[in-house]
Amino acid sequence: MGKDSQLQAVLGKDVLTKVRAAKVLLVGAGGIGCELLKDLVLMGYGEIHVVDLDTIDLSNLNRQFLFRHKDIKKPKASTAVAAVETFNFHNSKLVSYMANIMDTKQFPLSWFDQFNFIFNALDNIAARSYVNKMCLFLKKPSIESGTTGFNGQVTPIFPYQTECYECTVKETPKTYPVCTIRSTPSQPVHCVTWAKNYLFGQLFGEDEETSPTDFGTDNQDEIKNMVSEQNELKELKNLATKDDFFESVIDKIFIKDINKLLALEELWKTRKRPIPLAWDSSVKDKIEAITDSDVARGQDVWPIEKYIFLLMRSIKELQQRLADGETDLEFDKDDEVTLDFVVAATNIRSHMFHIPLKSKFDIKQIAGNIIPAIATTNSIISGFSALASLQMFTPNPREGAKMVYTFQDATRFVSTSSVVESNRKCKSCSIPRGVLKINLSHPEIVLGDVVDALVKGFKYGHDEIALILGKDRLIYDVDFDDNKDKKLADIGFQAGEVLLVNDENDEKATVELYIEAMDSGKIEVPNMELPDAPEKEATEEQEDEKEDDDVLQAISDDAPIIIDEEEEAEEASKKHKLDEIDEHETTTSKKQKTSEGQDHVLIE
Ligand SMILES: Nc1ncnc2c1ncn2[C@@H]1O[C@H](COP(=O)(O)OP(=O)(O)OP(=O)(O)O)[C@@H](O)[C@H]1O
Ligand SMILES: [Zn+2]
Repeated sequence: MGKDSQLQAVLGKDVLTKVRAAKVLLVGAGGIGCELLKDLVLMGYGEIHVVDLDTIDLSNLNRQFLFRHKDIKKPKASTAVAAVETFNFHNSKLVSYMANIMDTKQFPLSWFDQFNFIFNALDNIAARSYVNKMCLFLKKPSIESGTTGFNGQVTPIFPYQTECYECTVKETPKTYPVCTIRSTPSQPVHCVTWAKNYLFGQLFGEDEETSPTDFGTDNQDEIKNMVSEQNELKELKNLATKDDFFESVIDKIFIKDINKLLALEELWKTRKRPIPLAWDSSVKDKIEAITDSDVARGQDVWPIEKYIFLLMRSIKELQQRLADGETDLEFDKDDEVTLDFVVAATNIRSHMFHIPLKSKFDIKQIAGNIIPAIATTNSIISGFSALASLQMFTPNPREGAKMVYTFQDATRFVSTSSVVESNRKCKSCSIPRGVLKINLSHPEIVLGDVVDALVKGFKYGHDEIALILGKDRLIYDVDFDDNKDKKLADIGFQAGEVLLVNDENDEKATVELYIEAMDSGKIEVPNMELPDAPEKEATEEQEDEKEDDDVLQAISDDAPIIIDEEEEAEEASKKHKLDEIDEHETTTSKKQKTSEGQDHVLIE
């Protein structure tokens, strides 16, 4: 029996031949990436390139099964590739890169073009959006996957035909007003945010200041208090090398600052007043008696003295790092010492503000924005992603392509729906894209040449266009032609940048161009017909006004308005529950309806 015979029995000769000849890219060698790489190798993919920017952490080992303890600190991509070589029965060619997929020098658009399609196994919106955009430029299919706990999703994307990664709005991590964090915390997450983002940074990190306009309060006394607190913290930081630094921190942060807050009567009219830390000889005696083994079980919530002990121990260790020459320390959930500091500071503050204390285990999850990753979900989702890739070898891949979801609380754990059409309001796939080739080393090309080439190439019929380079830098429009005679390098043109071309007369659609360097000639505008500009739609404000008008109309029609109190209460409690979830879910997960009316979860 040939080594491919079983695969052939499953896939069929035709598909197997195509899989053997396929060259694919896998972005991310983490939880999903490791599983997926194993699947793709066992399916006999011809050539697989794996990109991951990270090295292996201890905390990866429970689910990233290609890695072992001895691999900690080694690059994920090459280690994963080396591990699957041991069962690379079909001799897939494997190439690894320890690099950021968004590095335009290492991975220009033309590099992405060598692949038949792309698998995303990433964990953040920025990288996913970037790969999505590269695929839109190249009209290259991709398979997007993600998991959050038991929930997972696989979405095949066919650019400009089906929903792209950005067709649906992603929730950004929840933020809190500075004044809540610094003056009036009421939930454990507020204290975690204060300890991690504010106190740790101010005492051990890079110097950073929040402008009073960003404090999020109009209370002048509170603003004054926060400014002076900021200045005093700088002074405290200068004491970080002194032996009594821990006592100074207790005295300033947990006693004096709280007394100052208590003096702001306004704040406590509707809130319970905090109580400064009791720091007397009886507390000190209790701390004296605590040993390292008393603070070893991170699953428990301990008496407050143990957190003071933990604060003292972590501060001493952080001081040692500074003494050893480290500067600008950073919080890392996997760095026990920085985690201990945050756990201790969080719970001492919670204690003073009458907020329930949390275990080290819970605080690590909140501080690290962690939703526990479940190996089984990763494995199932990777399996579906690998299966979805077989659809790419059918004569019409878009037809019959399915999104797959897993849910813990649904009646069926796995459900599917057909891929849906792209959202015509999507900021990414509602605009056409192309590649603008420029001889960037040509000594004579100026911006005016680019303008002329674009006007001619896209047949605007006028020269009133606006050019935006990169994210948001206007470099040319009818009222701003200062750059017209400037050399491209002086304006910041470089390979890998994106140029947005807008028709100021609103006749043709805005187009986004990827700048690619060429060695000869001057400028090559992509040979594409720009569609007409979409009809201008009512802005959101106008829509809101219209809605208000509709309501007024209903009221003036004397229609009886019936408010169902029960329904209102239910809505309010639902909202409350969602808010609670939000606080822990800083990875993005958002329920929404597909056009087929099926709930699905978008996962970062
Ligand atoms: N811009 C990027 N370029 C290349 N690889 C990336 C990029 N952004 C994220 N990754 C990789 O994607 C992978 C995602 O895997 P996963 O979701 O399991 O995260 P993790 O970092 O391994 O785990 P955790 O966050 O739970 O510690 C990671 O290995 C990460 O290094
Ligand atoms: Zn889109």
